[in-house]
Amino acid sequence: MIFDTIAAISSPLGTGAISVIRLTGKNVLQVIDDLFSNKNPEPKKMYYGWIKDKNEIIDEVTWVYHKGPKSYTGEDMLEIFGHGGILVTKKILNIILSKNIREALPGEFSKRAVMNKKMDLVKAEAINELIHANSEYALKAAANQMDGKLSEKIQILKKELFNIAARIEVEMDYPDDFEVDNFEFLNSLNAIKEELEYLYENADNGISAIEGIKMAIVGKPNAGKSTLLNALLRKDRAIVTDIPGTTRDTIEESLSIRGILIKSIDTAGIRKTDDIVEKIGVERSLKAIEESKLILFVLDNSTGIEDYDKEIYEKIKQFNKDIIIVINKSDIHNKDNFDIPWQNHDVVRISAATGNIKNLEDLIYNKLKNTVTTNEFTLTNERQKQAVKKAIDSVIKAIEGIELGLTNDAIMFDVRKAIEGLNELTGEDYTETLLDNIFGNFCVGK
Ligand SMILES: Nc1nc2c(c(=O)[nH]1)N(C=O)[C@@H](CNc1ccc(C(=O)N[C@@H](CCC(=O)O)C(=O)O)cc1)CN2
Ligand SMILES: Nc1nc2c(ncn2[C@@H]2O[C@H](COP(=O)(O)OP(=O)(O)OP(=O)(O)O)[C@@H](O)[C@H]2O)c(=O)[nH]1
Ligand SMILES: [Mg+2]
Repeated sequence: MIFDTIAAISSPLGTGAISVIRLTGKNVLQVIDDLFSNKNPEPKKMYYGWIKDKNEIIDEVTWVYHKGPKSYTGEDMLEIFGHGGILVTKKILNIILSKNIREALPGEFSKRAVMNKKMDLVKAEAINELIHANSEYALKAAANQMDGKLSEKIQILKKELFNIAARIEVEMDYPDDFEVDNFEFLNSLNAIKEELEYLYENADNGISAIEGIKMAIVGKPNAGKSTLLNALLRKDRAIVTDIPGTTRDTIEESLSIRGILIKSIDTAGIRKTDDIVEKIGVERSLKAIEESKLILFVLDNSTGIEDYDKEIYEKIKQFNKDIIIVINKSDIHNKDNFDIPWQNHDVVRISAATGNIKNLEDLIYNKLKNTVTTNEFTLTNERQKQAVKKAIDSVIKAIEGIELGLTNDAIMFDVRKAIEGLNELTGEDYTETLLDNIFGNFCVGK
């Protein structure tokens, strides 16, 4: 497929050493001739030149021509490397756009790469995840997927499904000459089902690595929740005072504990209150608990366990989440005995105010590391997970159909549906809406 010519700035719009402007589409050679008076550039060779607007000098640049289909998008491409100033880079782009060339939509280069079959959707999503990764585990998950092993595996599974479909079809077309015993397919279908189930079950790890894990910091007013958030972030993010009820709204911040992305939510201290604002805050705290995977239940070493703490525990217990009991202010001596009345939770002593939280960070890391560990076969988003689910459901139906002795028609239908699910996963069966949804989240120029 050859498309109209589009252009965009591919480097971030800021002041830097060098900027990149990319073009792709059918008029690339024309633009190269216009800009650099070169009618016959050698592909993949870096040239040196000047960008001029009529006779006015705009920038001194280097440029590379990629001849389709041997390019990122699979079409002719031009890359111009200019000086990395915002204004000069925009000027170069505007000169190009004045030649009847359209500005690219977000992700449109990668969308073309998928439409031209240079890469599948899984890889395109992996590239985007790589760009946006802000933790070591996210980076690893994205890089693993980008390398294409998952895509290869999907192609193999699809081929097996195609083989089954083909053999059933032959029997349907020539019932007298071929006799296929559908039971023969059960082994392959079960093997395919197991492989897909492995992908499905591991998907949550990939999604957690990329999206992060939500962790709520809860407890009574003044326990030191905001101080703990600040200590985890190593910056003064939340307001801390000795007035109970300081935090009124939930505060969500991303942090990384040894490479694991954690979305940490500081909440309003939970207590009965008549203050309307604080009441809403307490409701939001409960909502934060509901959304989180891990709860840090903060106690105050200087007060010991009070009725408030017991009431809060009863509330959070109902959510059935993983709870870490955090005894804060361990730098202040507590006269009373600190007996934790609740069983089966990890307990750590910290001092948020002095930044003594290493044992808590270690515990969080050890608890979560198995939920973010990925390999080259880990799915990394909900879309991929649902496509695999669709394929699994259809494979199961096909298996059941064979066991029940259903007609070839019925079994064929389910095998085809399974292939469809896998095609959705890799983007071979795309709709414009699906691609626009996905690539709309990409950067301009990607
Ligand atoms: N200058 C530049 N750097 C870049 C990119 C780019 O588009 N331009 N990329 C953009 O994301 C990434 C690299 N991805 C790329 C993927 C494919 C091809 C490419 O030209 N492929 C051809 C030829 C391969 C070859 O020569 O062996 C092909 O696949 O046929 C280039 C870059 C990161 N660095
Ligand atoms: N000594 C000591 N004081 C602490 C520690 N952590 C917090 N504090 C103090 O406890 C008070 C309350 O701290 P915050 O972090 O605002 O408590 P909070 O749980 O967020 O309180 P609310 O937002 O009102 O629910 C402040 O005066 C902090 O300086 C600690 O580890 N040791
Ligand atoms: Mg607070």
